Amino acid sequence: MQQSKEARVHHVFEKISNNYDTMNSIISFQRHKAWRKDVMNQMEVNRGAHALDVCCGTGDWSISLAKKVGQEGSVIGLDFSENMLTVAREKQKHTFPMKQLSFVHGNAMDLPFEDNSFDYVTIGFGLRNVPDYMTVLKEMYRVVKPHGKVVCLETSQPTMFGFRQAYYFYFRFIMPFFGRLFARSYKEYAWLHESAKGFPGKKQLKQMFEHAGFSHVQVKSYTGGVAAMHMGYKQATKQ
Ligand SMILES: C[S@@+](CC[C@H](N)C(=O)[O-])C[C@H]1O[C@@H](n2cnc3c(N)ncnc32)[C@H](O)[C@@H]1O
Repeated sequence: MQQSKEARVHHVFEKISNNYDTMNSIISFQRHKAWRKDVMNQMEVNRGAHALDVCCGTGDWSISLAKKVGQEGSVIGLDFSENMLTVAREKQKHTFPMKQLSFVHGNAMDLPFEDNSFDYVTIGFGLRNVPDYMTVLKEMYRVVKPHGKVVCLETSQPTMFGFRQAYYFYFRFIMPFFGRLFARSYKEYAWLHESAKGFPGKKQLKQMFEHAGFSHVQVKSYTGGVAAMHMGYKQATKQ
């Protein structure tokens, strides 16, 4: 019997949790750090704000958000992989024991929060892993406050001829090889290729944001379109 996408993704992240951070740097040639830093600058996070980091994984984005909101604010990192959350909690304990940050187990498809709860809702390299992109975008729209921002950083589809072909070759053949070499997880890293290949390009994802209800959707590409940021706002409803 074929495994559901959700079960397969869950298995992948339970298995690779201990190598995830190192592998991220290897397979993206460290570029992901610069992308994450730039996205944080674009977000202009306010002190005292409340943020939710969906599919938080090992918690790097949650920790950056927690530093910005300070002790007057709060950040929740949510993920469905207990092993990824264990790494996140260890990291928090050893490097940033911040009271304003907590990690919770939950599913992005059905967020366990009231409507209009957060000033910022983020999802980093998580959207392409969920069973239904629109359901998750609508869930993020539901829980963000009016005037709040939802931000997605995700792999994208490079368009420049030559670069696009080289990128797909790398993702299909070299990256799983790195996965086997450094993390003994060929199959799990092959999943990254499959999920990235089928993920919408930046124009299509922008339309999906708009369809979920967001306005003023901003898009920014990184490293020739290998990754992209989408940032959408929830307008205040008219009385
Ligand atoms: C590629 S990792 C990204 C982790 C982190 N956000 C980052 O930027 O490095 C994807 C994460 O999404 C989580 N995930 C995938 N599907 C999920 C779902 N339906 N609900 C909650 N978490 C999910 C996985 O467990 C994994 O930790």
